[in-house]
Amino acid sequence: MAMATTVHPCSTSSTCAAGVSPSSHSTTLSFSSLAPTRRYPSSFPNRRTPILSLCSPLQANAVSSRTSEALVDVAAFKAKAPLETDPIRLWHRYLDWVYQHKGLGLSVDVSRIGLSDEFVSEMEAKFSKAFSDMAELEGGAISNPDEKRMVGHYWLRKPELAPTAFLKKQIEDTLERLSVFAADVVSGKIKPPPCPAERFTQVLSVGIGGSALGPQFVAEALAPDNPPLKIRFIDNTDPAGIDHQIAQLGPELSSTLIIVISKSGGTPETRNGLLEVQKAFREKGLDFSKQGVAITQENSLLDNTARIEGWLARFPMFDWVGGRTSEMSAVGLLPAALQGIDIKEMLTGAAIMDEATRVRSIKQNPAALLALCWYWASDGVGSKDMVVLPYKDSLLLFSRYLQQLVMESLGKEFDLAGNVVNQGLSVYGNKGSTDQHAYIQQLREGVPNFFATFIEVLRDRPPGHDWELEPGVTCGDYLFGMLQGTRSALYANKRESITVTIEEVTPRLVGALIALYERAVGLYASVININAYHQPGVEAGKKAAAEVLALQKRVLAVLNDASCKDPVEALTLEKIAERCHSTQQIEMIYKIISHMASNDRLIIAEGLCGSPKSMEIFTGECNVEALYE
Ligand SMILES: O=P(O)(O)OC[C@H]1O[C@](O)(CO)[C@@H](O)[C@@H]1O
Repeated sequence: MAMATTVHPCSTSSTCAAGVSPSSHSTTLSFSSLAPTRRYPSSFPNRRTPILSLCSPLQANAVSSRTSEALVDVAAFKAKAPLETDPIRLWHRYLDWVYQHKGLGLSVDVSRIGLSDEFVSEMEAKFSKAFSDMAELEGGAISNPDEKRMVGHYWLRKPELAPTAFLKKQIEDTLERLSVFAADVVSGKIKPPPCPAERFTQVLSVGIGGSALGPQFVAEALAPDNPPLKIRFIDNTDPAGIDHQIAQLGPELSSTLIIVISKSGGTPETRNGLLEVQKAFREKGLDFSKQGVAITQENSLLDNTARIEGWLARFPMFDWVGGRTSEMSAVGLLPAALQGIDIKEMLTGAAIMDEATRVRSIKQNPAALLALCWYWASDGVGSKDMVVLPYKDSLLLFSRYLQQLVMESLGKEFDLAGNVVNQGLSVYGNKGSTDQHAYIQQLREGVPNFFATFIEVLRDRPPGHDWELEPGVTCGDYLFGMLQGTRSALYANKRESITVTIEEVTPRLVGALIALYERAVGLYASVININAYHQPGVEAGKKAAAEVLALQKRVLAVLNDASCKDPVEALTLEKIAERCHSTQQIEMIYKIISHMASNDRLIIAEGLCGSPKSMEIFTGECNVEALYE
């Protein structure tokens, strides 16, 4: 079955010495389960070259032609209202600014951000527009203008909001179908092919970015200690990482449900993960199709592969749901349900939060409050980073999840009017109090280039399990003390913070947290006038990577050609670059050769640690077939 498609055409029109045109070497992706053939014998000499340092980081564009007239001058407001320090006035400030959702058991405290009512008034017009934009988006407007797409993740938790009956039914049917499928897998009604296990015991999820981060966060936050199926993730094209996941499954591979998640259905890392897993299945004599599930857009490469190969199940990803907002679609719900997580509760929590964040008043709307704080703290241009510190181990991955949601959505070169704005908001963080013993020193005393977001969880342990490790004090009291202490210590040194408090880590509150930040990002994007729903910047790296692979193929062809001569011709870097008509690419050719030699796929004649200036390279064997490709 040929399921190949050309993804990135080769950018150069030159023809290399081996008579192979670059265009015929353009990178193609295929979800075919046929393993790529190995061109070098395993007896190939084990030569090593030095590990190379990475290129110097790209310099940030220091000067931008930002259209400052659209910005509110936050600095002027900050100058007028220095941070409050009097404890009683701070208490009243807390009472004045805290947002509480009693039904959900969630509050958002922005009292330690220096906002003033005057600033809120100044921002009213921008937020009024943002509320209207959001209403239009929820009504089905094309809110992702350059991709001409609707943005409908809010409909996933309230299908009756979907703009057409067809979409509503699609959402409901998918939810029903995946719930039944998950229940059948958990109960053992749907079984792996005959093997020692009577039912599926593990899930291996293959996906990257938005097709991994939500499921990873939710698994860490909500999976019970002994889930019906345990979950693992392959979220990279790192061969050693993939090997590790497969090795960890060991004999349980035969009772592992493989879920391959990719909205586009053509992401190279995911395709590679799948091919590696399929190879492991073949090696163990297992039938992948009986254990494979695809979550992808209808008719994508992955969807077609799964259909043609007859995989166990396929679930749709909708065109109008972006990867980073897909946790409440099949992407997040199927893995969660298989781990015994109450997905209806996640959806309910998100729906309640959606309701709360539709309110058209900044102070009564927790997502608007967050967006307002982001604007204040980072001067509306991302001048400060957001450090996210959940004080709860199970929320460790929330900061990583938010990193994509916020940075891929807000980090944009152009605004909606086409002005260069280089917008964004950097997010990092792990968890407290662990991070207090890592980088909080700098946050407290070093460069003041951030604001913090504390995530506080009131319930320390399930009821009935607590005990006092010293008179009157529990382990959880320490965690609480660490959070409060850090919040106070930072503020005392003029470091601002937001605190989001939830009663406990439940499916409902995790759903609500996701919805809270999705809406905050959407509102903030409108306020700063950028498209939050596309990611054009990611394409440049993908395209460049494809060009590197295309160049590698040309280099190999040239080297093979030389190695087939009698006597074998070893080539210098300059010769290779010349024969590939890629003299400008000599540095990349050096890196390609060093990488391949480190993996025993080429030989550097002068041996280990070949010097770039004098090294001579050959393949070690002549691949006659390749000469005529
Ligand atoms: O689900 P896909 O199409 O494989 O994409 C994975 C991720 O790659 C990106 O497109 C960025 O490259 C993300 O937006 C997305 O979540």
